[in-house]
Amino acid sequence: MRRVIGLMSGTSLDGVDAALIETDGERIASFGTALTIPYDPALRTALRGLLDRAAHIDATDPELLQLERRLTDVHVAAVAALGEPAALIGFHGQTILHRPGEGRTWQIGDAAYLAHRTGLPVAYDFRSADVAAGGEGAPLVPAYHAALAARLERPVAFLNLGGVANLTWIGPDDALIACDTGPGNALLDDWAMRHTGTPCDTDGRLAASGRVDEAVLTGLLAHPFFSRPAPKSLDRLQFHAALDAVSGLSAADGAATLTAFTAASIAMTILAERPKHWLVCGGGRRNPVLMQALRDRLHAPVEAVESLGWDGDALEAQCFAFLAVRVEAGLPLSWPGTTGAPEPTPGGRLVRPS
Ligand SMILES: Nc1ncnc2c1ncn2[C@@H]1O[C@H](COP(=O)(O)OP(=O)(O)OP(=O)(O)O)[C@@H](O)[C@H]1O
Ligand SMILES: CC(=O)N[C@H]1[C@@H]2OC[C@@H](O2)[C@@H](O)[C@@H]1O[C@H](C)C(=O)O
Repeated sequence: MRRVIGLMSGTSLDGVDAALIETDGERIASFGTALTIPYDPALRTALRGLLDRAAHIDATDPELLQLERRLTDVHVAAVAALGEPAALIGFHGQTILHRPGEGRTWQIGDAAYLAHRTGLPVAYDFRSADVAAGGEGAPLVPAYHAALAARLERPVAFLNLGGVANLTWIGPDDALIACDTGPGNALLDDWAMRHTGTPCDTDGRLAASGRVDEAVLTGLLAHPFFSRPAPKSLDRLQFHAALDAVSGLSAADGAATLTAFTAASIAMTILAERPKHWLVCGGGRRNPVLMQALRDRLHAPVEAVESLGWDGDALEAQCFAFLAVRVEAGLPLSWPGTTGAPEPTPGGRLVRPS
């Protein structure tokens, strides 16, 4: 068992999550400290701008290189703030582009600089090998979900409500099915910012005061992504047109409709057998309107992962600690059922401090 730090910065562009676990890449022996270092507003804005330009730049873009250093400094700060002795770091980086159909997925961050600053080996570039093999490159968290669920009744589903939502279904014989399901909070965050100037619909208050526009919702759900079977993955900006579809609605009705859109697209996901339990992580589990919409549509208990003693904010960071050990050991990070890779596929790269 090794003490490993995982670092994840998600699609919401809210900051870097850091967490330590003790693991051998198969089992989890213990959970250590976890924390988040928020991006300062200027970095968040700059990264947001980069997302819009990512398809048109390359890795030598001067603004990109400057941002990559600033971003990595936040990760260095996260490792320092954690203050946990560790043997290895799993560094996801910030996704700025994800187009697996074009063979491209791009997570920025300077792994060699992180290794140099922390004095620790760093596993990084977790998604490229899967995309190169013909997989979706995401989600990669199913390996970690399966380790967490070792003793749970099956089928069980994990649901991550981040900027994008993704689920892992674990069947009776440990079969894994996974995919991004559609929007998580990203559209609702943009809507809330536009109408109330707040970065999210805090506690679902805006949505709670509105009504779902069923016609608009039906139109949104007609997108071909939702009838495609898993595996499938998404870029953050892929459903941005949904904001146009709700633009004629009031602030409250738009929020209610976007919240229903997230829940309904999750419920539409085709699974082999209905899960007995849904375990929810990611910031969206704090939105009671979204959680109730899920309960209304999923016909099974839907609970935050805290009900099993886990930390729903730290889970993705922990995952990249777990995957770092698998990178080092050359173990698969993805399977045909999780990303569509033709076979169990190892991935990631390792850099040692210079
Ligand atoms: N009290 C709350 N009420 C409503 N929404 C909330 C609340 N707290 C957090 N959120 C939502 O959670 C989001 C952050 O979630 P999280 O940190 O899981 O995203 P992420 O890790 O960036 O995304 P991803 O998993 O897609 O990479 C916020 O943008 C917000 O929408
Ligand atoms: C390309 C990319 O960075 N995807 C993220 C994002 O955030 C949630 C969802 O979209 C998921 O596909 C993935 O992250 C998780 C940790 C994963 O790979 O499992």
